[in-house]
Amino acid sequence: MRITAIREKTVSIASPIANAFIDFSKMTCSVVAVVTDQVRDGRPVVGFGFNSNGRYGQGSLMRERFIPRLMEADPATLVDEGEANLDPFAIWKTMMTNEKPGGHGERSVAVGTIDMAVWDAVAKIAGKPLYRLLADRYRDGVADDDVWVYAAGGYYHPGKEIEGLKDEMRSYVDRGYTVCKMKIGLAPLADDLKRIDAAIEVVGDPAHLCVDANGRFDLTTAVAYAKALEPYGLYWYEEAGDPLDYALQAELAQHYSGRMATGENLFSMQDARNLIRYGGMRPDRDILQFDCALSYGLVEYMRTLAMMQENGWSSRRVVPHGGHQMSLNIAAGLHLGGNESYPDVFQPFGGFADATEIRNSRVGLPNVPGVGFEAKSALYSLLKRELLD
Ligand SMILES: O=C([O-])CC(=O)C(=O)O
Ligand SMILES: [Mg+2]
Repeated sequence: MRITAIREKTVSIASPIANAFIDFSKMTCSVVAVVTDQVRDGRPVVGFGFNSNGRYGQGSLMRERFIPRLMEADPATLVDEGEANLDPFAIWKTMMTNEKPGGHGERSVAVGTIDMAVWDAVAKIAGKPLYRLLADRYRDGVADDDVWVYAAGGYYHPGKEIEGLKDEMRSYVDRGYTVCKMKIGLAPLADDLKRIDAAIEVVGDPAHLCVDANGRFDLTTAVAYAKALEPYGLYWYEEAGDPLDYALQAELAQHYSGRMATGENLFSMQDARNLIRYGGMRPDRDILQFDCALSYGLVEYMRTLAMMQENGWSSRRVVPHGGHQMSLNIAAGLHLGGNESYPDVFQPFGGFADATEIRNSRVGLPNVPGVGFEAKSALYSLLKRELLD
């Protein structure tokens, strides 16, 4: 058994939306295909991966380092003889040969994207949905039947006023989401409060609304928002300050008794551990948003989950960033607390299988081998067009 080729392309996911820190007018992402010599249904098994929005395509790192390391390795060293399958852990170790610790930069995105494609291939070779494979291997066969999801959007958009925000939130509620998320921090606090009031009118309850500052605030601003937000009783207050400023996050906890969420821009188990150690996050209420597609993939994610457990954190407190099917599989298979969903933005990468129904903010997973990309037609045609044809 061997990997016969690894292909990558950078594709555009540009759109006119903005959060408090960046706009997405030039946003790209990498798509990857790991082609194997295994044949299922008369065709070679191909695993697919892509990186989540917010970090650009990683082609050069893949071409220069990670793909050559895998293609130059003895194929026998990348296989799990016991499982008769590719071994994602050995593949990960080979990719990370001669990489120093720390300073994770964006190599974690390049590795995470290839890792997604490897797991897709592994589950396809095993003939199971990935969440089922994960539950069978790591959770005594017990998977969650469905996963809690919330609708993320509420971006700033040129010409989009309060009515536009309300229409967007209404469309999420109409589609079966109870909890929705909107951006804050690009407008002044007083204006953001008007936007928040408007969104609450539509979602019906402040406890159904999350707000996300995308790491924009200094401590003074983060605390000013905390004081203004606390009386609402929102669902959560996300990424107030710089993702690596653990002291800011810890200080914020002194001023905000509601739920805080952060972690989407922490790209390794070690960074996640620093958040747990020094960030003042509270295991009885706060939410961790690590995203495997940005942080060295599922192999590293399992280390992060183990680290959380050692530190008294339940895996149910993790709701990954990224709105992709990979994290949905991890959520169902490894018992996370839920997953982000992008019903409209970042298409065709955001959202789940075509036939997925959202009921009471919960979704099931398709019964197809792998991550389920083939059950999401717009995404699958893009992957085929860019990587196979
Ligand atoms: O706007 C972004 O960069 C995405 C984001 O923070 C989220 O989905 O939570
Ligand atoms: Mg966020």
